[in-house]
Amino acid sequence: MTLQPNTLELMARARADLRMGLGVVLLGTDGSDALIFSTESLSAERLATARKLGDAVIALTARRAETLKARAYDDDVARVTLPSDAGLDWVTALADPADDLSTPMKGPFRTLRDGPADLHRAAIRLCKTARLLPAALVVPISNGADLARNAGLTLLPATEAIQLTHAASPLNDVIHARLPMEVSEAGRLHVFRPENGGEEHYAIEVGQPDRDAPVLTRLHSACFTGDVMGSLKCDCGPQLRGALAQMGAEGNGVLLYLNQEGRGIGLANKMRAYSLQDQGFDTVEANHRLGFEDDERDFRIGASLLKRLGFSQARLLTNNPRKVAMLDRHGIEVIERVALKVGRGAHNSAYLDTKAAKSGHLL
Ligand SMILES: Nc1nc2c(ncn2[C@@H]2O[C@H](COP(=O)(O)OP(=O)(O)OP(=O)(O)O)[C@@H](O)[C@H]2O)c(=O)[nH]1
Ligand SMILES: [Zn+2]
Repeated sequence: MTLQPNTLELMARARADLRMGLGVVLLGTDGSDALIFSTESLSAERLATARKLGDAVIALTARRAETLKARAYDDDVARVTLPSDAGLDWVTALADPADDLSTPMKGPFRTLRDGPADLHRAAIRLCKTARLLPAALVVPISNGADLARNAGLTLLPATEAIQLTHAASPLNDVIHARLPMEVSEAGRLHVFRPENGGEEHYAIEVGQPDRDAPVLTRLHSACFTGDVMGSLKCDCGPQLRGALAQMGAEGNGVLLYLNQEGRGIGLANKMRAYSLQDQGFDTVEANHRLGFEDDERDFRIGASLLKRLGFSQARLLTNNPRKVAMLDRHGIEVIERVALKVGRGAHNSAYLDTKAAKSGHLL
């Protein structure tokens, strides 16, 4: 029936549910289903209720498990069993590294070795796409469809859902209008909305770039702290303004502003990473302790936006070779990499050095 939501639409609903602390039911392939919650929005009451339904485990990424010295038997995923006396504080501390140093959790942790981890992997993936910590309470249940119906919970077919979280979402050009800017009065801002209900992304055209020539392009990831607040911890603000200034000086260019705050982990998680950096960890270590990879962004979006705007070749303003490779792989020929080295200072030099040493950025 066309009025019924499809899996993509249900996933947008599931992300909102998880953020609100509601459970989501995942349908497995072999009759084994699961009730899942984000650990960070879970309440003590729901934890207690959920535990009565089955043998709950906490699904963590192998990155987080490594910090806890818990064994991950499923490559990228660890399934930690809950001791009988574990309450919400225990669950929270397992997932959130905020107090790792001041009050380290006492192991050893028991992790599951047998049985499939697909639903656990799907649960973590959903938490990530909801910009929550990558950790979920997973309770195996046998009749997920009934539970979802009775409790009014969102029901998702897990295999299809996980495939969809990895698929590139089509982007629709919702509106574009003139935007006179300091660097050029001939500006135009486009708002693109992904069909999967994810964050909108913006493209700012400076001047009237020729579609048949390589366009000066900046693929910029949102950084509220650097772009808006003038944070000295990174180089984003100066890079944003430097790229726009160069486009203004050359008379044209395209700035793609991708809403992938914190290299794709969201502002709350980035601030968690900053808090860990205050405890002495570098930008990459902080992401790993939280359970994330160093970079969770999807640069296919940049290629897709450029193609939608009618461009096939770019001169890319970046120090990140991954951006060049991803554009090339997804149909945009990068004719030239244009270095963008601005804004190095006392507060961000260690950060920039870490990106060069560990993430392949060019100094
Ligand atoms: N997780 C995390 N994200 C950060 C940190 N500092 C800055 N960011 C984010 O990192 C991203 C930086 O984006 P970009 O400047 O486009 O990318 P880049 O990989 O540095 O590459 P170029 O600037 O093009 O050379 C933004 O999304 C910031 O919010 C940090 O310490 N941790
Ligand atoms: Zn920044």
